[in-house]
Amino acid sequence: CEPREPTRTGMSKEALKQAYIDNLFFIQGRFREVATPHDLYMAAAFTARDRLLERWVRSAQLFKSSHARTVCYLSAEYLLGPHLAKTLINLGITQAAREAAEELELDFTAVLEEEEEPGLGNGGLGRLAACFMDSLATLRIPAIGYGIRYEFGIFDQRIEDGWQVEVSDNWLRNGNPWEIPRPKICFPVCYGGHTERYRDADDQWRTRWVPAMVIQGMAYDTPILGFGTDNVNLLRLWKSEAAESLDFQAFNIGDYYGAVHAKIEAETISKILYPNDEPEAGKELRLKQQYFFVSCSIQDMIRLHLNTVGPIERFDRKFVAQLNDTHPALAIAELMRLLLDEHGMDWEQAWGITHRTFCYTNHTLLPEALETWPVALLERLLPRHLEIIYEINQRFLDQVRIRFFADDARVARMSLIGEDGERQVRMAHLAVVGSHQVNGVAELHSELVRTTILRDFHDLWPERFTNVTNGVSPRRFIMVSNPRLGRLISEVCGNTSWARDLEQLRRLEEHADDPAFQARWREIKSAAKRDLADWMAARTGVDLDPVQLFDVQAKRIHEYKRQHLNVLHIIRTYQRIKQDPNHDLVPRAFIFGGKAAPGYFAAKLLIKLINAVAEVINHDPEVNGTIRVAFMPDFNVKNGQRLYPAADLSEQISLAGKEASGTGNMKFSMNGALTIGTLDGANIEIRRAVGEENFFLFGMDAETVAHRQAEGYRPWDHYHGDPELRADIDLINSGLFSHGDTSLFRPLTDQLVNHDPFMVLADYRAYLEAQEHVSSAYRDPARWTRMSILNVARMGHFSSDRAIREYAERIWAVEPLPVESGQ
Ligand SMILES: CCc1ccc([C@H](C)CC(=O)N[C@@H]2O[C@H](CO)[C@@H](O)[C@H](O)[C@H]2O)cc1
Repeated sequence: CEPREPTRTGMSKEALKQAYIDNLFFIQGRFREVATPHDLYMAAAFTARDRLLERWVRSAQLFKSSHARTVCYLSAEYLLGPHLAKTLINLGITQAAREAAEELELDFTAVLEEEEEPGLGNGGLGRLAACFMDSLATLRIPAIGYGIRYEFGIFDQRIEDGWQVEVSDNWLRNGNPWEIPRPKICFPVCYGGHTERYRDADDQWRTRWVPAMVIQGMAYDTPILGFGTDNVNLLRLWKSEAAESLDFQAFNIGDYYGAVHAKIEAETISKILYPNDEPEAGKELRLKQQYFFVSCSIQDMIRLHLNTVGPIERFDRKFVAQLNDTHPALAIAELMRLLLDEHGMDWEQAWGITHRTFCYTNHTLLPEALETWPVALLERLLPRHLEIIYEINQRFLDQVRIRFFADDARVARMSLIGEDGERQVRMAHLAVVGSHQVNGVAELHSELVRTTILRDFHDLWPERFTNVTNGVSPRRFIMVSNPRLGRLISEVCGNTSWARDLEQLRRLEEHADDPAFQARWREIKSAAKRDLADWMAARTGVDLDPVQLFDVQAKRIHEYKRQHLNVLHIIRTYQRIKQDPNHDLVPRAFIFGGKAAPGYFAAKLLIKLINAVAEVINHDPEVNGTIRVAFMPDFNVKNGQRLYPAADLSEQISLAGKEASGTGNMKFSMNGALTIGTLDGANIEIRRAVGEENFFLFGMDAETVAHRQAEGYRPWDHYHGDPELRADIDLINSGLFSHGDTSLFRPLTDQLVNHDPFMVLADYRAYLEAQEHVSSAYRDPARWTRMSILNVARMGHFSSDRAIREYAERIWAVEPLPVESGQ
């Protein structure tokens, strides 16, 4: 007789049903009648998890036995998003699960909605790390993602009276079925104290670090399954805890606070994610966090190496480590410390291994985002690392002095230590000197990295600099977030292999002018717009009409991303309606989403301005619904998945030269939105791929921006020279959007008219003209739909699989290691 499918790992509808009932009973201790929505979700999560673990164990066995060269991705952020739907997609059992749920009379969508997303990141950098982990597993490349298991992730955003209100994100309150605690994988992490020199057994001078405080880091493992493969990689996140969780002596003498003081202090380190996507100077806890996960990760890599291949001298053959921006750059000094002080290596050998191990990715050009740490703080917190950084610097500057003879200015510019004002360690310089490859995240950005912030280093080591343009996971951002579109593409391609070979999207081109296909295409977009409109109505009370052009700008709120330029267009449109209510206008819904760093006042005022403008326009009878303005609260991965499929127009309007790449631009375009944008970041490459005629370009390019800024930019000339622009700014100052308070938005408008560092006024006119082109294109559904289909068809290049393939071939020199399919 047919061998009975194992319940715990069977992939059929029947096996899933049985496993679900078992898990509801044996894990949640519930039977159906009394189960809460959370119980129903947890039972589903554990059912999916079991199938993950089965593959994970087989992957781990193969990786261990084959001593596979492994990529370690070091990132302070991972914006993973909800696991369940994605895991079902990657297991290929979404349909079976949906049918099982039906037969169990479970509301499948409600179960998925129940999941709390792990918001362990701020924005682009954190989400990129998550997409890369998905692609590493899908491409069957052995990899470990190392990071921090923040107890509190990025805050939940509420909008109250138009203002952002931050609510702490206690995402672990109901437990996390997707992680496995590893109490036995624990490492000491030291801080403070001093160093001392001593002679070792072979009479060699050595240094030992005598720390003032030792805590420990404990591993929590989350399996990361690839799509259409049994390869499962590891995401290992560290939680900080006290070496001793209770000081009994203190307890005995009744000092109860003292008894738990060490515990509280230790746990604070991995307590919360810093909610800024631009650094805040000298935050000691931030430095402690960075060193904490770096030290645990490097110690773990050495343990894994010595447990499998060894010897330590071959460490860089086993591991290649990618530094996700400078946040983990201390890893360079930490590996040197362990190789010198604990493995008794000499400097040259240790440096060789370190340099061949690390690679560094830069994600931002904004000067204020290039991390530096006060020498005084490092001296106090990490005295041994400061010594090592000094030694690295000395040997490095010796090279510079020889290569660039008598060029002291260059030496000062390149030094790891900034001497102007308070002495600072320049983390980007440490990252470049300690890495054998350095890359930017889009062609323009990598070019600007080479010619501006790291120009001197490029002069010295041109061979070290390269580019890998970002990508996004088509599994999450098409199949999970837009299943209707996913199904249509599978129909055209005959199966789902396009999801791991995205160039297959090209096959949509031949249907671009087919009226029947166009009609289905438009229906898919309208359905997504209806879903979003329902959600927005429930959350914000704003009624969006799917007939309207959904014009969406969703990303962190930041002046260089120019949400205020978008607002000026909305106000211009409003003024035109007020001046001529019969003005023939394409109905639009202007939809915003994005969090502001809590300490970033201008960004928070921008959110208030958007909501204030919405309030007036949405309630103005003369507008009568032609246009609507709405702010989606709590823009995160889950809510992003509602927005990307529903957008007609994607706003990518940053000042050229400021947005390193952008990844939202790729997600919108992959879901059929057309882009209005500047020649910035990956917009340039998207426009090249989809065709200039299918992209609404406007504004200055990076060169013109640099030129205009060099010659002295005078924003007030635009204010005085353009009556419509002046009228729009004056309307903000009139108090119309602030119940007559003419001062509320002054900080924004004064900044625009007097400084305008991101040249909003300079690009205003060109932006308005481009928006006219958008409206006229939208009036012709056949033309618009054709452009939309061609946009999706030509987005294959922007899969994170392509980006990871480039890293693997050009930077990491690592090969795939397929895990045989268990089925
Ligand atoms: C220390 C605080 C902090 C936190 C995060 C960051 C990140 C580098 C900011 C970030 O997310 N950068 C974005 O990275 C994306 C992925 O490469 C790019 O697509 C975006 O253009 C870039 O802004 C800087 C400083």
